[in-house]
Amino acid sequence: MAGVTGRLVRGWCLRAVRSSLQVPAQLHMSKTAMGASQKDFESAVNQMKLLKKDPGNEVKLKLYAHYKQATEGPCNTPKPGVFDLINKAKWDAWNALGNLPKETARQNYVDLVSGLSSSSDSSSQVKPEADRKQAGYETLVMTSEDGITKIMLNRPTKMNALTTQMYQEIMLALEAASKDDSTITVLTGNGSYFSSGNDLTNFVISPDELEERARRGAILLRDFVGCFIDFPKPLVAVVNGPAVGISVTILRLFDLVYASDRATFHTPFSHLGQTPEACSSYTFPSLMGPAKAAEMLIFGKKLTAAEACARGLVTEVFPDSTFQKEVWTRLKAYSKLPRNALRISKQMIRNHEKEKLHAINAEESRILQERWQSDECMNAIMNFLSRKAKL
Ligand SMILES: CCCCCC/C=C/C(=O)SCCNC(=O)CCNC(=O)[C@H](O)C(C)(C)COP(=O)(O)OP(=O)(O)OC[C@H]1O[C@@H](n2cnc3c(N)ncnc32)[C@H](O)[C@@H]1OP(=O)(O)O
Repeated sequence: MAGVTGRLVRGWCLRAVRSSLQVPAQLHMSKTAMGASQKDFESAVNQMKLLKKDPGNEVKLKLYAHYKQATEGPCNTPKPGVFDLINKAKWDAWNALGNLPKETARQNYVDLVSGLSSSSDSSSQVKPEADRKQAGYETLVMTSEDGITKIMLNRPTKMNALTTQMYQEIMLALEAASKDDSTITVLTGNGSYFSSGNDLTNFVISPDELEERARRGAILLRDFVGCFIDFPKPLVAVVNGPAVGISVTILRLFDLVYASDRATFHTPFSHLGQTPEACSSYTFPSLMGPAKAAEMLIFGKKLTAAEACARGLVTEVFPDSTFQKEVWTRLKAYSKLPRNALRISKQMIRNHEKEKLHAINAEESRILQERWQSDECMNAIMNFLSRKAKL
């Protein structure tokens, strides 16, 4: 019963996420091969000129940022001064797109405009050429080719720290990947980090919001981890660099973990006044024994890739210089194996402990909900934000 309720809650949550992102569900897969053409883009730019209803500042900033990224590439102009509020907001929005490829930005722009025109009441507006358009993600790059769907975390300037939006987009991307025709799904990071874990600015809130935000955070965490527990196809982590916090603990829910020898694995929960998540309070002791798990989860010992491999958290370590080439060659070969056999074998391995993992996930999320409201946690976050503390 608990499992069924959990699944219902997760299903509801995905619908809520979709509506909050204002993008139709069927459009959430962005395949590079099917991206918007230059003509689609120009038609979207023209369509914006016809829009009757002001879409509001937030949307206008997104449109501006994606337009600039699509036409000029990554932001490399000087940051405006703090008092130049409008230009600073525009610069921040553009800069936040990091190295998002021009094609993805173009696609995102087309999708945003299309979402605006379909929600507006103007029937006279020109329909975009591509009803086949794929919705974009703002914090991820999602591609699909050679039987492999790749979800790439894309906030390289912030070490791929996970914002609330990013957790939501990852859930949507996993949902899309679970239904597409690929054989294998891969999660990786853009830039030097795999991910620096939870974005600590998620905690920048006023004291009177704390209780409600902690409650919502716990639901988001439970649903996020639940998507990994239930993911039906082989799931591979390509750990391109250091991993911190939840980007380490979640790895035990993957089927293969390939790491560059530059990667490190760090779970500084106690330092942050927090406690383990992603089922690691159960999976880590069962994987490496309670003493080694305690060293990581209680005392925050940072492991090298070789150490993480020796403890069973990582499948194989590759030299950084050949990492991408070796890993993708391997994955392309695996992706040619019979799809259904892979899927069924995965489920046979994972199904034994699924219900248990959901129960542990719910309990860990409940405990974290309390922790996030503690002075220990708040002080640790304040220290990071005021740069008194770094890992
Ligand atoms: C729904 C909620 C679910 C929550 C689940 C619970 C999850 C728990 C965790 O994941 S705990 C782990 C949290 N992560 C951290 O504590 C890492 C904090 N970051 C650091 O210590 C350092 O940034 C670093 C060691 C990762 C990298 O150091 P360095 O190489 O010196 O780079 P910078 O510090 O200059 O980083 C560049 C830029 O990125 C910002 N940034 C990096 N990581 C985070 C982060 N986790 N949260 C917020 N911001 C981050 C950093 O502030 C810099 O930004 P700036 O250029 O100053 O604007």
